[in-house]
This record gives sequence, C-alpha cells and structure tokens, in this order.
Amino acid sequence: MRSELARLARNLVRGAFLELYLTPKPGLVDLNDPGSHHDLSLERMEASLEVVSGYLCRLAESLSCGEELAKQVRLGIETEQAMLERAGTNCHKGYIFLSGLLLAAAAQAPGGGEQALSEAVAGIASRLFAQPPQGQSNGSRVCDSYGARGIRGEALEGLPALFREALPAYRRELAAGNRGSAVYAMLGRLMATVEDTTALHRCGREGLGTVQEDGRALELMVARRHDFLEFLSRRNEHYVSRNLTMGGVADLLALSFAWLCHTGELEPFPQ
Ligand SMILES: CC(C)(COP(=O)(O)OP(=O)(O)OC[C@H]1O[C@@H](n2cnc3c(N)ncnc32)[C@H](O[C@H]2O[C@H](COP(=O)(O)OP(=O)(O)OP(=O)(O)O)[C@@H](O)[C@H]2O)[C@@H]1O)[C@@H](O)C(=O)NCCC(=O)NCCS
Ligand SMILES: Nc1ncnc2[nH]cnc12
Repeated sequence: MRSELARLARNLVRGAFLELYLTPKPGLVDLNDPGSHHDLSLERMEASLEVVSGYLCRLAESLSCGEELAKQVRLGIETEQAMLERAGTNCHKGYIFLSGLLLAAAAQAPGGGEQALSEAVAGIASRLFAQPPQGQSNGSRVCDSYGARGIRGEALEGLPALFREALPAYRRELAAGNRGSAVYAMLGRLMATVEDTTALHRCGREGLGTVQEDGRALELMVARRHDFLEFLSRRNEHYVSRNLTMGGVADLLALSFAWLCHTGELEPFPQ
C-alpha cells in the first residue's frame, strides 16, 4: 500500500500544478495573470505547492504506518502554517484539506472503486467534523449568513463535485472523442455546481450565481464547439473588475486532475 499511497500523493501534487497552469480561468491565478488575487502570483503559488508536496509525501508515510487521524490533522494544520510562512498566503488551504482527505480515504479503501473511496471520504469527514469548528473563518461566516454547506458539506457528502460531477463530465467528453475540450467540460461542470464559499465571501449570492451561470454557459460552448477560450478570457476581465473568484472550484479542479492522473485517464500512455 505504501507505494500506491506515494503514487497518489505525487498525482495530487501534479493535479494542483495542472490546475494552476490551466489558462485562462476566470478570477484565478493562471499563466496570464493573478485574476482577482492581488496578493498572489504564479511564483507564490508554485512556492506554496512545494510545501503541499512535502505535506502529501509525509501524509502518505503517516498513513502507511497506520498512525491515527489526529496525527494527519496535525500534519494538515502544520502545513497551513508552513504555507503561510513560505509563500505568505493561504491560497492552498482548501486543497491541503481536500487532497489530505482523499489520500486518507485511499488508505482506508485500498483498491476499492470510486464509490468505496467516496464513502471512505464521508466517513473520515464525519469524524473530522464531529466537534464544532474552533473559531470563525471566511467560509464559516458565509455558511452562517447564506446557509451554505461549503467545503465541510462537500467532504461530508463524499466529494460529489469530484465523483458525480467533474469525472463524469470529463469522461463523457472523452468518450465523444474530444480530448482537447474534456478539461473545459469538467471546469464548466464544477463552476455550474460547486457552492463556492470564496465566491460568496467576495460577492455574495450574486457572485456565486455569476460563477454558476458561467459554468453552464461554458458547458454549452464546449458542446457546441464554440470559442470557449475567448469566453473565459472575457469573463476573467469581468471577474477581476468585481473582485470575484472561485477558489473552491480551483481546488476541486485540482483534485479532479489529480484523480484522472492517478487513473491514467489524463494521459494517452499508462504510467
Ligand atoms: C476544513 C478546513 C480546511 C476548513 O477551514 P476554514 O473554516 O478556514 O475554511 P473555509 O473558510 O470554510 O474555506 C476553506 C476553503 O475551501 C475552499 N472551498 C470553498 N468552497 C468550497 C466548496 N464548496 N467545496 C470545496 N472547497 C471549497 C476554498 O479554498 C480555496 O480558496 C481559498 C482562497 O480564496 P480567497 O477568496 O483568497 O480566500 P481568502 O484569502 O480567505 O479571502 P480574501 O481575504 O482573499 O478575500 C484557498 O483556501 C483555496 O484553497 C476555501 O477557502 C479546516 O477547518 C481544517 O480542518 N483544516 C485542517 C486540515 C486537516 O484536517 N487535514 C487533514 C485531512 S485528513
Ligand atoms: N489558480 C488559483 N488561483 C487562486 N487561488 C487558488 N487556489 C487554488 N488554485 C488557485
């Protein structure tokens, strides 16, 4: 199991880099610009991912040794701090949690299918969130204000954005023979369905509604073979003008990339 967890850890890092470099992405850091993140840059995100890479390697080792969940939580919290110190940002806080959760679930359901993995995610999340959260955060305040479920709801339901939305969207497009646009079908599906608390935090319900409408529009443009790259560039300008972002979509896109790397579906040649 050790080697399989180490391989998934490496793919979780690859997924985050693939998300970062996908360009254009409305409101998010990519190869063109920092989107609506004036405190970020490509270099800072790359520095942050160096920290995430070390974390995932240590987490895979901890899981292989059968250490208890409390140790994995400590590793996650320490990594959040290390990310702040190394890159001066919390830009991958959500991904630290989501990638750690998926890795921990894979340790619990070795060789199981995606349904077993989703159930293991939900089981671990129910243990993680058995106690009420300590203190407030942007997401918890937004969840209180808008009755949103956010990252906690996503985890407690077994990552439906990954297993029921993103992966099927990618596989449908791939089955139709469209390798090049499959990633954008996945991005559109996530934008259309994720209840992203960073969008709510920045621009309220109207902001989340904009992201979800744009996700549906992107899906339609991909299906009709329209110029969706021009659309995404134009929407990026609009998001920047409103300080709108979709950090939760970014993290779930990274996780989707990672899992597709792991299953070999993102590359024509098996690893
Ligand atoms: C479970 C925790 C990680 C939750 O911690 P916290 O309460 O601080 O988290 P939230 O504020 O609720 O948001 C967490 C981040 O999750 C991403 N997210 C948002 N919506 C969703 C969703 N529906 N599904 C999945 N993920 C979602 C999002 O992360 C990304 O955006 C952040 C950057 O955006 P930005 O607008 O810049 O945000 P801010 O800087 O806060 O605002 P500004 O001032 O800039 O305007 C960035 O984090 C991205 O990753 C949410 O931000 C935590 O409680 C926890 O348990 N941590 C310990 C880790 C652990 O247990 N690991 C072991 C697991 S086995
Ligand atoms: N590309 C990106 N831009 C801003 N925040 C992010 N969090 C994760 N990926 C991100």
